Amino acid sequence: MRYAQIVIGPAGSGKSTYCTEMQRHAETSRRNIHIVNLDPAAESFEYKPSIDIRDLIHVDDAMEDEEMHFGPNGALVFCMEFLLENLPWLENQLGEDDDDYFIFDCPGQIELYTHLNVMKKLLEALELWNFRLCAVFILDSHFMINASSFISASMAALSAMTTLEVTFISILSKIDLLSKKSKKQLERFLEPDVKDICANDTAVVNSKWNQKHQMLTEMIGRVLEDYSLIKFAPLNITDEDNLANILFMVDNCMQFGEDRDIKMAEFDAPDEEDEDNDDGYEEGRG
Ligand SMILES: Nc1nc2c(ncn2[C@@H]2O[C@H](COP(=O)(O)OP(=O)(O)OP(=O)(O)O)[C@@H](O)[C@H]2O)c(=O)[nH]1
Repeated sequence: MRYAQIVIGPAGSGKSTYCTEMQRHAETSRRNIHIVNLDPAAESFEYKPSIDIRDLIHVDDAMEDEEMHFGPNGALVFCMEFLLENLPWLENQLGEDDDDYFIFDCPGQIELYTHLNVMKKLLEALELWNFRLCAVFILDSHFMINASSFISASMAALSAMTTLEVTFISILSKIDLLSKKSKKQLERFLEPDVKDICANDTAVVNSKWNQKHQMLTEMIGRVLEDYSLIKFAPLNITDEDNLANILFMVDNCMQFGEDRDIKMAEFDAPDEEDEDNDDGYEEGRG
């Protein structure tokens, strides 16, 4: 098997920073993680990508096409569709080494994850190429300021989760930038009593929307809670333990390393009894 984190989320939420920090953190424990830049409009990032979509197509190529008249968003979707039409290019770039671990840094256009099927098709191709996947949905914690924004963020994450249909983890970024007061406020959304928030939180209950659709808000809360659909993990990039926990969580979701253990067991030295028996190893496997 091979493994890939698919890092998605709105523009500016901290996707590239997450990739950089994860790669750096992994290096400290002598793990090699390759990064794939999948953003054809990326201007700069701190990591050195092993694979870069801009070697195939750049968003400017699409925007400068005189026949197509694309704006920035249309051009970006065109580039992603172009990638789908050129999957052998990506397959070739990814190679075929067992146990390789990639992080895909994806574009910030949220429609790619909520209702277009480009990313879904890309993930299907990766699965065909023997990848185990985990989508890592990154949201800026500064937008999680009250119960209403918590419900919106949960719905956005839920939408991406149901569209992509792969194992899914939601992360709140930029925790290091929050004030003490904001950190305290955020706590209730990390282990949320969603039903209670939807039914009783003043920001929700007093909103104009809620005055008309209170039942709907309560039902959304019930669905989110009863099915444990969305839980946000905080990410503080200045805290190595926090980075380690997140990597551990994502690895667990993909069952990273499971195959490696099995392989090592296969090559264990035969015990003395087996050494006397020429066929012992084959029998053991059979
Ligand atoms: N202090 C701090 N800054 C962060 C963190 N994450 C992102 N930033 C900053 O926020 C800005 C945007 O971060 P990026 O990592 O480029 O965000 P992105 O999601 O890749 O953005 P797009 O590629 O435009 O979608 C940059 O200036 C980062 O340095 C974080 O956890 N802590």
